[in-house]
Amino acid sequence: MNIRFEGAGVDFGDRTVLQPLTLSLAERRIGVIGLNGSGKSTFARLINGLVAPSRGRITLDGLDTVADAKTLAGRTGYIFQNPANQIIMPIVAEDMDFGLKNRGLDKAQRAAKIAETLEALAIAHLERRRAHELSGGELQLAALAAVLVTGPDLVILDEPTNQLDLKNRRLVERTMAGLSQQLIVISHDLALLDGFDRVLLFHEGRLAADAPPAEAVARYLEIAGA
Ligand SMILES: Nc1ncnc2c1ncn2[C@@H]1O[C@H](COP(=O)(O)OP(=O)(O)OP(=O)(O)O)[C@@H](O)[C@H]1O
Repeated sequence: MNIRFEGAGVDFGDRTVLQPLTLSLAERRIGVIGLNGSGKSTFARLINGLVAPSRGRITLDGLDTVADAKTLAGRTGYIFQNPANQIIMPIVAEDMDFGLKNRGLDKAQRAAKIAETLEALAIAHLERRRAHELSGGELQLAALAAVLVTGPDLVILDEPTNQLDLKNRRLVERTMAGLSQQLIVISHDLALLDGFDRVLLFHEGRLAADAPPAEAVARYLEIAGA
């Protein structure tokens, strides 16, 4: 999708947490980095309409995230920092089915979509598992499956490897690499963004770099004093 920020900024109360920003994003793999509280999640939430801009606007393929919210519903998916919070039903497949309700599909069509998505993520074995018994990496993939089954064009992942051990981190990294959807990945795990098309660095609510990964990360190290 073509994501466009036109002077879009966010205030919370009398604090500006995101300075007005103008840019276009159409790359398939976009990383977002920066210190805690720098505005990364606020930036990402503007894109899928979870946060409305205090000024300016954001459009996705020309549709306004606020005025055209109904038309845009379902075109973007968001995996939150703690995916356990977004799993609603106890069993993985039931949770995926929940997201497909009210979309005019019958049971067989929903079951086919669920099977196809689990297969694509190579997690068919998780279908009947209880979500609260999954490992951190499996949980991340179950949340991803519940989002992907609804067919979004763009998926935003907020720190997808946070708290994962090496094995689960690799699993999530490999799965992400295989996705055909456009991805925006917020991460403190800088190596995860190797090979990304474009990385945005936020600092104190401003865009401090917009560059290929190595360049953005180098600037981040300077800012962080590392
Ligand atoms: N709903 C809100 N109300 C008030 N302030 C908020 C709200 N959401 C975020 N903020 C503030 O906006 C600033 C930016 O927050 P944001 O979550 O975008 O940062 P972040 O870069 O994603 O941080 P982290 O790496 O810690 O997740 C922070 O100071 C935060 O406290």
